[in-house]
Amino acid sequence: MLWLKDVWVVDPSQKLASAQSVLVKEGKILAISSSLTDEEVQFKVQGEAIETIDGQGKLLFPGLIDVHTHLREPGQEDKEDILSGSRAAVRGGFTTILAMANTQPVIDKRALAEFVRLQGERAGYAHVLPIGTVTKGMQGEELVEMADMKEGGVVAFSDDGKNIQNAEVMRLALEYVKLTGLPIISHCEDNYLAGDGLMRRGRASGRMGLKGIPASAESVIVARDLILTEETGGKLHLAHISTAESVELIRRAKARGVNVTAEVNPHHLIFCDEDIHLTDTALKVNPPLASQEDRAALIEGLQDGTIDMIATDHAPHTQAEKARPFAEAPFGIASLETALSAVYQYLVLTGKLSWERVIEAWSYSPAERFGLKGGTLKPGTPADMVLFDPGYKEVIEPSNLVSKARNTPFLGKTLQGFPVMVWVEGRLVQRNRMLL
Ligand SMILES: NC(=O)N[C@@H](CC(=O)O)C(=O)O
Ligand SMILES: [Zn+2]
Ligand SMILES: [Zn+2]
Repeated sequence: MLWLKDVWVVDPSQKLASAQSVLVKEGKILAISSSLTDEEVQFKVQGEAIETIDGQGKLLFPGLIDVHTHLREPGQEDKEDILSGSRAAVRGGFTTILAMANTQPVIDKRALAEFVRLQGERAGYAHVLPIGTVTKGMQGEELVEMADMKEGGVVAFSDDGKNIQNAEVMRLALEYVKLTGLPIISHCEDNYLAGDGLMRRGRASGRMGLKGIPASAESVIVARDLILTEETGGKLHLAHISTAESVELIRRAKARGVNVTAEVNPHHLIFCDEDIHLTDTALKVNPPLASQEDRAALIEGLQDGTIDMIATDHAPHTQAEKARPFAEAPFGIASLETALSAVYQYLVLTGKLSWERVIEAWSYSPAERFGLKGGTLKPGTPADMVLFDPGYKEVIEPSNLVSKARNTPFLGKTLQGFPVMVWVEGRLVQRNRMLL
């Protein structure tokens, strides 16, 4: 039995943002109340031993659910594996992560999905839920056995890392996915418009003399996928939205009732193309960091609900790969361990986003859209919870990162505000930044 006293609870699923006491029993939330007395607690526990935690000055919220992480297992375990990635997740405040399918081999069969799920269970940190590919071999041609893969535990389908260029294949995928009730997650990028660009096309790319990727490379595919979703009645989730034009397209589609949700990554909310330097490949990411105007539109879209979720797109790479010249280094930012702190520091503390909206977009909305447990602290639900200390400071350095990856723009910097206790189904898995 666990009793968290006087803690500031942020739980948008219950419209809570206030001081509460929380009781946890046998892995589940037993009670949550602003006026629990010692006597009432004694009565509820009936003689059981109680561990009391003073929550004053800290926040408690549902464990975050990240719908976009690359864990690289099977096949690229030098970048990350399911154990290291799920440990990084709970250090960062995530109790459920969705594992992208662009591994080696790609997750295009039921047995492979089952492997990912089992490895997650064996690791025993965050819940790891597999995403299956949309097409066999991620070749963009032939659809996978969607129903069979759902039996194997996949919670969505995505060829993320690559766009499905053939519109007829995308249309068929949106048609067939209806039989499963699961969403297709689209990585929107027109290969011809993107070409071999290295950063977003604009003033900054011009100044640096780097080949640019125009905003249209994303938005033409966003428009295509919205049209196909409307036509088929399929279920679409748009990954890593990065431009103002995409936000506007989604806003208009939602007004028409199209079955679409969208996510934004913390790096697109915090950085822009002006922050990129040739000597630092940490900010080389796909889709590329956009303009300041785009960033403002993304924040506005997240505030007004056009963008439903925040997701990390944790994309670990080795130091050797990221040490290559800018043109040759792979795209991607590793972010599970820093994302929440960065969002807190750059967006919540500056008044750009409320805590309530951040927690809703990173726990409740993902749970609702992907049909997952969690995202709430309602009595009777599994106690996936985060205790967050807004004053806790940490230097982001290799010695304290548990992810195998170092490709973060925060390396060597100090961030403030971290999860100091994390529970998965009532089991404490992280305490004072140390994994248990
Ligand atoms: N975001 C990235 O820059 N890279 C991702 C692929 C992806 O999310 O499209 C990766 O797998 O490394
Ligand atoms: Zn992608
Ligand atoms: Zn991705």
